[in-house]
Amino acid sequence: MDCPQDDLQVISSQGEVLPQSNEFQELLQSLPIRKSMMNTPIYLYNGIWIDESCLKAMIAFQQNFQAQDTDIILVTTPKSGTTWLKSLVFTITRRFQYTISDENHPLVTTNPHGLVPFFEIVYPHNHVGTPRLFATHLQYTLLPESIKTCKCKIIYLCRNPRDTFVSTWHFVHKMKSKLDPSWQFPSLEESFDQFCEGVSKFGPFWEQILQYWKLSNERPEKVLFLKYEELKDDIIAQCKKMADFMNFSFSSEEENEGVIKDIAEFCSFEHLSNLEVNKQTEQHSVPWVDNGLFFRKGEIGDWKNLITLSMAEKLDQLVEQKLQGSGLKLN
Ligand SMILES: Nc1ncnc2c1ncn2[C@@H]1O[C@H](COP(=O)(O)OS(=O)(=O)O)[C@@H](OP(=O)(O)O)[C@H]1O
Repeated sequence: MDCPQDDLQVISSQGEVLPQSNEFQELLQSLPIRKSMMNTPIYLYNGIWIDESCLKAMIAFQQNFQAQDTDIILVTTPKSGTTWLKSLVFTITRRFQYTISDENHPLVTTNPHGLVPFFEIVYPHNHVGTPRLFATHLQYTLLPESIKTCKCKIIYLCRNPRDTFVSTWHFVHKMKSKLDPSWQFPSLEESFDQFCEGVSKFGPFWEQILQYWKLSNERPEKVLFLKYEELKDDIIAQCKKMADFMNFSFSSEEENEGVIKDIAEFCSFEHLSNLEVNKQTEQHSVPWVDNGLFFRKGEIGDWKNLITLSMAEKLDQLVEQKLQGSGLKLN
């Protein structure tokens, strides 16, 4: 997820707009700095690479957010299926409130990002409905204590890093043509090398994946670990798994009536990407990002159309080395 630089306001828990304090400026100046894939500055703060506006919102979130036992937090690396996960979790948990045949279902009129807000984009958010649903790209170590200590649940979704990198590249380059076609961007090779160094927004990606993977093994009631490829492979089984984990299990009547299949189809790439609201080039559920930019191909293996085999092998070797001993495989 890319964050705009200028038009965000961070709002305190009392609803005041937080000023651009000297303290914050001093903090920024003290941090290691690199350029993002978009050629904008990103800073290394407590182990993650993050841009200025997300850092501001993240600090406000860390200082003020109070989790509730019933909250559900969705965590992803950028471009690993966040939009899909948001739509699935929203539809499953709200299914007694909104039937998917309803032409006014919120997902028909609103992009999934407008229904499940990111903590680190604008904080705080107006939140409607229960259970409260939030999303973040942050590592577990950076979440506020209340999320860790209360009974709220975390659903984590990751994706093969080859496709994640390629999806990010396309996203950034579509943003570029929208913002300023003359903007100078790093080359594909430079961006790829940085990604492999861990210098990408909210990266290093492997740190985040490993933290949630370990936690999902230690505390399976707290963290459910999912893979984009497994969702693609058997969406019905994965929806059931999610529903059970969130204590929103499907009844046998629902199963027999095909409710899970209907939800899976409702949230499929084909359905969501064809809704008018998600084709929008002027409507933004995340500041600056056209709703349409969250949908591109939604396929496994599109990396083949951008990076070379030797780049893919380099990334595979890196991932294997980083995940060694964890028992996790990303394929
Ligand atoms: N419903 C559904 N099903 C399957 N795949 C989907 C769906 N919605 C979005 N996508 C694809 O997910 C990619 C975008 O990732 P994110 O949603 O994580 O982006 S973001 O981090 O929220 O900006 C991006 O992947 P690529 O197509 O490979 O670029 C989207 O096309």
